Amino acid sequence: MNKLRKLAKMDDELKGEASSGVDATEANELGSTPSDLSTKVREREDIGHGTVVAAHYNTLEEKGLEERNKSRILYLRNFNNWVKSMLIAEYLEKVKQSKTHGAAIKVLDIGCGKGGDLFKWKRGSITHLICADLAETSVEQCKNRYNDLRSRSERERGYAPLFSAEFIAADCTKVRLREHYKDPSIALDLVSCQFAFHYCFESYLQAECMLRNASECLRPGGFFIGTIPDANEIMSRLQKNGGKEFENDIYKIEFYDETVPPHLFGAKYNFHLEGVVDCPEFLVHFPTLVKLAEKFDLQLVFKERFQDYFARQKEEGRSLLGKMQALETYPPFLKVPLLGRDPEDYEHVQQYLQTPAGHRKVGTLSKPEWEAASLYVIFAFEKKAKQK
Ligand SMILES: C[S@@+](CC[C@H](N)C(=O)[O-])C[C@H]1O[C@@H](n2cnc3c(N)ncnc32)[C@H](O)[C@@H]1O
Repeated sequence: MNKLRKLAKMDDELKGEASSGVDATEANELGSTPSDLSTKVREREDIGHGTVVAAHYNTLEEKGLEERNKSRILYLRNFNNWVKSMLIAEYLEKVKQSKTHGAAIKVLDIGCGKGGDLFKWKRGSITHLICADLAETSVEQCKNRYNDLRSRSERERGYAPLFSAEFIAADCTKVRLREHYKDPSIALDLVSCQFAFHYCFESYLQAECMLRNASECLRPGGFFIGTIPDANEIMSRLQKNGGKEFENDIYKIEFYDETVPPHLFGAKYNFHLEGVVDCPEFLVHFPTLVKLAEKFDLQLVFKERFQDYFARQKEEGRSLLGKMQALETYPPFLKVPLLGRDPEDYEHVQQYLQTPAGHRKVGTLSKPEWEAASLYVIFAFEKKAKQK
């Protein structure tokens, strides 16, 4: 029986056991848990890697601009930020087109971190933002950043009020966010989960809770957008490299368990990205995500790898690429050192420059950075009206 049918069947079978309280660990071994498993299980915060992940993000230092500019992955970070900016702008535009001019736009940012996307929400002229993250310190920093942004906005000429905001420190894979909203009847237009959704694939139960959070208050016609590591690409690189780990100068992915094919949930690996991330993550089996999302009336409308998104959007996003310094200039301007360490890091650009179409200078990423960027995919789901 194919894996997804098996999953759906298990789901049905397990529903019957829900009231008897299936243990989350047990259920995860089965690869599935019931949709309405008792909240008792959800409240068992000690289960899983949330504490490890929270501790990691809580202790990440806020680096100053100077420090960040020296980072080996400066352009990769800026590039990822550009992808997010384009994606957010694109879906906010779709939202606006479906509403009357000037109507309120309400957004939920799941895994908001320190508020790296606050400015994007400001630029998109949204009305209200709910920020939720597991790491309390990050939520605090996000709140401070929001307050700074608000004070600055108030000092701006032609001042337009900044969106209102609320902040929730919670494990979005275990806690029903709606119960913590100021207005639990809120109708959201957009839910965004950037570089954070994959943490929920620790177990079926957590994935389900996350999707419920994403969908529950989203109005029909609203969108759920996100960026996650591409499980296919990870598995392909892993297999080419012997099945346990693979790495380059800036990242390393190391699996704990070499089971092939990996489990649908709990397929854990450690992701290390120079100076930014070093903690356990989980493969997102995309067909399972699509199937599970359907349960919450979310229908896949778009999925694309970062490099394809870039190829498609680079003309439209050209000026933003420049403003955000999302690409490194090659060959570099006089006295500007390259971030890559070896000449091989730029072999691909040198080849391009030698082609008839090649320019004298181009914007690029070093090979290790491209290899990291091309590990990710973008997705967008649309909320459908409930079938009667
Ligand atoms: C790589 S950071 C991304 C932050 C932000 N979205 C961005 O793009 O800048 C991942 C974030 O996911 C959060 N996270 C991880 N697991 C989570 C969970 N179970 N519930 C809520 N947030 C979680 C982390 O605390 C961290 O802030």
